[in-house]
Amino acid sequence: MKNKKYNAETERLMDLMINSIYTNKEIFLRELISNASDAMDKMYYIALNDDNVKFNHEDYYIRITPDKEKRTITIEDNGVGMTEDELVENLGTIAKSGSLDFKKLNEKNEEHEIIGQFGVGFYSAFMVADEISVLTRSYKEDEAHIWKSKGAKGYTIESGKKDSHGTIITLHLKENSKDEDYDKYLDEYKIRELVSHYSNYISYPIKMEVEKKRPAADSTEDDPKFESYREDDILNSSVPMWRKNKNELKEDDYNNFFRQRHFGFEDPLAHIHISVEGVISFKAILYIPSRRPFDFLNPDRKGGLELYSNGVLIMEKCEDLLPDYLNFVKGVVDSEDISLNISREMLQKTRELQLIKKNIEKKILEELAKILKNDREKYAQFFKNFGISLKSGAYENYGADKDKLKDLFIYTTTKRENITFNEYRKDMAPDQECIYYANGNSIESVKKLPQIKHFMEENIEVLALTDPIDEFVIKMLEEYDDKKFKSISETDATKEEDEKNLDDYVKKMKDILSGEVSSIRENPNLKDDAAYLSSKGEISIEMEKTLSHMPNNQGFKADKVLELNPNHPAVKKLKDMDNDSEEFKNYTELLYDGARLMAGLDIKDPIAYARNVSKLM
Ligand SMILES: Nc1ncnc2c1ncn2[C@@H]1O[C@H](COP(=O)(O)OP(=O)(O)OP(=O)(O)O)[C@@H](O)[C@H]1O
Repeated sequence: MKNKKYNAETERLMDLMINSIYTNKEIFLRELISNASDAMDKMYYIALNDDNVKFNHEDYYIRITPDKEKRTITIEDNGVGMTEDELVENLGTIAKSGSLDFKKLNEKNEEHEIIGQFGVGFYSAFMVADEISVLTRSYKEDEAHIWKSKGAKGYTIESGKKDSHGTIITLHLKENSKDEDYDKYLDEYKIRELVSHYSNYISYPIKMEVEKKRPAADSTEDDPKFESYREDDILNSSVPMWRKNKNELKEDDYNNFFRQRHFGFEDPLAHIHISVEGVISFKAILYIPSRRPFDFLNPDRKGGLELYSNGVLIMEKCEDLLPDYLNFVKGVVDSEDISLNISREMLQKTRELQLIKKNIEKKILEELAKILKNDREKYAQFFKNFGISLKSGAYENYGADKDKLKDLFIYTTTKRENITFNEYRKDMAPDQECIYYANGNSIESVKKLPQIKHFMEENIEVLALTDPIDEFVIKMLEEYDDKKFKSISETDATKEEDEKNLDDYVKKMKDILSGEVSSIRENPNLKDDAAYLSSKGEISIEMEKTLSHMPNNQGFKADKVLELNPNHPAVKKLKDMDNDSEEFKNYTELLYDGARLMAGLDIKDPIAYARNVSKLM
């Protein structure tokens, strides 16, 4: 037996490795399975150039065997195995990846992708084991070797016996402590869970012998009896859906995959299957869900896509693959071209990642445009759920993405439902100067706005903005196809009365309401109501309301204009009153408070308002 010590640096490095690189102990199984898969892939590459080596994919497998009594778990493969020199090279030297060297020497091939590259994954097993032994026989020789180590101090190598090439790695689990239960890794269900979570798409079967029950030979309907027997189960699915050809897959396959991956309970609204080869290669299956997740509006909700590299799960929720405004999209992305960090728990934010993200964004927006064009009802369902995300996309980052999103918005108008800006614009009368919009909680409340009647009579279509974010988006867009957006509640500065020409009664009202409104004017377009509040300038009344609910509310106020209907009896009466009387003051305040209420704003003194109304009655 040969005793070998790691040198001092290696010893320290190993300690760092075992205790600091990984945040999650359970990834040890992923690492050992990936090594086993690499060892079998190597056989494939070798067979390409060596006629003496035959490779038949069906003959290769990985076997996991837990032993509860001995407290060991073994991972076996029938891959290339290692010679004594290779054992020293690969397992005796940290950060030496035999797999990376191998990959450099051999050409890439679509179906066989070697995973290892850093030369550290193997040592992650020391997070759960205090002793590891590796029995291995290289395909090149008949002799087998046993490598054993208890961690940082060193390792031994001795000869062993093994009938065929391959490697059997046995982990002697650490003693349970009050912080960690290592026995769980011996549990059938835990092993199943870990394999299906991290290594489901390894292209070789991962087998485990499990206990099953079947009716016994002497079992009858009246006296059912069962006997136990042991049989191999395959724990992984082998071929990832996204590697299959689109033509082989049916709608049902995509829907089943959506449910299997726990993306949602109901069938998704749409799926997108992407396969890109080029500067960067990746495959993806993405879904637009048909429902909002229950925590959709929770600001701490983590979206993101599942990220695989060569079929091994790297991240469950990778947010860097989607722009924020698409973070409702679910699905998986698999790429061999992404730069992983050493623990495979994180990604380097590289150009490759940016390229995948851009590509995914483009594909999703194209799919949405397609649904919008071909199936308006389906799109309306999507927009009801996730329109708010697209809207925030147009608004955030100083409107950087607004142009790619503006044609995906749909609105209800005073004339029709679910129309795009483009459709509104096309149907505008040639002399209509602006695209008009109005705010309200619903289309019904928009239709009740005092100034809407005028637009209805003139047959001018008005967009109903019913989401608080809508007006912010419209302000960000400013215009669509050369036509400015304009609120029907925005006072036209040019039409505003010159201060000097104001009637005396209006001047007096301005004094009474000083600090509340910046101007008062008569507006004959108001049909049924006596008074109405509009605004001028950047901040509308709707925005004032929305901003007042924000956590960092800085007290933004709209510049308010009180519009009076000169044909309304109440205004006529006010005109005839003595401007200096108490009654005139009361009437003015009543009209103003009424206008505030109609605009959905609070009034300062509800008690005084109610008393005033009662007095009048
Ligand atoms: N089951 C195995 N069969 C044959 N060789 C193996 C096996 N497991 C490990 N090796 C060899 O040991 C080397 C080191 O393995 P280790 O898991 O530490 O790193 P890696 O897989 O190369 O890289 P990474 O850290 O990225 O996983 C591998 O590159 C490979 O050459």
